[in-house]
Amino acid sequence: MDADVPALRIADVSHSFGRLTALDHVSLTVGAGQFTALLGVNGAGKTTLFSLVTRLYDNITGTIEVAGNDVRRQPGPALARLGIVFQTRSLDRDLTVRQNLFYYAALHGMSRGDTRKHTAEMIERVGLSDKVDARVSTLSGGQSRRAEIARSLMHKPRLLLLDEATVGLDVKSRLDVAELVRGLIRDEGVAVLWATHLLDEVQPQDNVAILHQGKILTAGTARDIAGKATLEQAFLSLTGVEEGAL
Ligand SMILES: Nc1ncnc2c1ncn2[C@@H]1O[C@H](COP(=O)(O)OP(=O)(O)OP(=O)(O)O)[C@@H](O)[C@H]1O
Repeated sequence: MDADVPALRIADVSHSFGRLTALDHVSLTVGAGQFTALLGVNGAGKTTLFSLVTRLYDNITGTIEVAGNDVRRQPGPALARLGIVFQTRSLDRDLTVRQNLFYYAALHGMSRGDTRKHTAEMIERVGLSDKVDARVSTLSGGQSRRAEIARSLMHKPRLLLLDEATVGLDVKSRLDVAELVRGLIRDEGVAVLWATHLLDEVQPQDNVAILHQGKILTAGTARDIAGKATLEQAFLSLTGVEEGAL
């Protein structure tokens, strides 16, 4: 893919639920092969934004492009380049990891050969080789998240959206998932938009956008946003939220 074409370009996107403005003229770009953390407390609008990118909601105001494809005018190519791990678990718990991946590949119209090859690659990549034929209901929270990440990568997307991917995991599993995702960017060149309210998942060199009450308050590297303070202090001061809300 052309490295100059952003993996995700969101321009002037707004969305309302009745009288509630969930997104207010949001603009955000994730470069090809780049990591961006979308920081926001509960209710900031992160899931709504993801729902618009994935076309769960159709009435888009503004422009959303995935790898140069407008999600409204070219939904097929746009969605083919997009992988997502939703906040709520979405694997079929009664199927094995392999069966979940095969089912997803079938939905994407993948050939049998590609399905087998990509399953083997992704299962190894996420470190679940010994669990590939285990039922999802028998996996730990961290293993199940890693299986979801493997599934989201089956069709080799250029952009991966992760919505609060580590919520509910213990510290070790959180670190494992974060390390896995950073490895994907490094080795596979996939771009990642990582929605989180857990500021310790952000590293100083990461690109960060702070979303609050539907507005992007600031965007830049975590180091620049923090300035002389910590990222947490800068976040609290920009958003005005209480420390305990994080
Ligand atoms: N289907 C809906 N109907 C009405 N209001 C909604 C709906 N979905 C979200 N909202 C509201 O829109 C705002 C943004 O919610 P959203 O779920 O996008 O935030 P979030 O940042 O993802 O938070 P969380 O991490 O808690 O999911 C909130 O005020 C929420 O109550």
